[in-house]
Amino acid sequence: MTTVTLGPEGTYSHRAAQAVTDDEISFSESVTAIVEAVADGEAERGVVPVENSIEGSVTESLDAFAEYDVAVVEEIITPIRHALLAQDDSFSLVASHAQALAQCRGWLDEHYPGVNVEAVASTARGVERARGDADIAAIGHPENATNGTELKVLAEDIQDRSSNATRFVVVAPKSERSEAGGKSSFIVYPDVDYPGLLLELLEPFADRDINLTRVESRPSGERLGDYVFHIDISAGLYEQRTQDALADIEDIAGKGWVRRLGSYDSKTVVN
Ligand SMILES: O=C(O)C(=O)Cc1ccccc1
Repeated sequence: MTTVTLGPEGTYSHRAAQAVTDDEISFSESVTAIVEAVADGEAERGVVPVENSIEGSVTESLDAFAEYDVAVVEEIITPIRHALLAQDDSFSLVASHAQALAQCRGWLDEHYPGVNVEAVASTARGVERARGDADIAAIGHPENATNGTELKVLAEDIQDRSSNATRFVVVAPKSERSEAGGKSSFIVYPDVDYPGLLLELLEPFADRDINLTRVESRPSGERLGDYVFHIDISAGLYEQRTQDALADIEDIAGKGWVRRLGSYDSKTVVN
């Protein structure tokens, strides 16, 4: 089974993927490309970050789930502890994934005020840049400095909150969508807009005592003010109350659509 995730080797996504498979892992340059590869049958699994406790949504993942029809089959929650990696202290630029830069913004401001930052495709891509250039530091997992590289760990635990954690999901072809599991995800795109619409979309869950673990609005991309809602609940699709709530939501969505990404279990991994 081929699993594709954000590369190159050494990203947090790679580490999350290693926690769920012993099989081959291949790398892609973007979350969108990973989800597309799974939707097109080019990979059997994809591992992508979806949410961080400091920075919030990885919007590229949510938008890819709205665009490509895939299933979510597992959730991985992992603490994220960033390190500053460089050849020495003489760097003038910090290169990392935008989320990592954002998660360490306060620490960078305090220790390297005014330093230039550059967002690159992944933390491991930043590590590559730092390996080849003493002017560049990277932010990433400290083990990126141990595998026979010239990089040093200049500082550890530089994330602005010690509780920093990221939620990743494993995506699979839609034919593998499961109804079993303690959590479920949906996307709702109503074709209507009126006062109280969002309230109405959430009431079917409240009425059945189903806890929402996340509600996120993303622009549909069609026109200003037009939204797609991403909803996660702590209940399985196999449960009658979930089916009933979704039937109500389908009525409210009218000619729009409701996509069930599936039910899954969550595991916490420390790596
Ligand atoms: O760039 C990476 O290593 C990723 O996997 C994305 C990411 C960045 C920061 C925190 C968690 C995931």
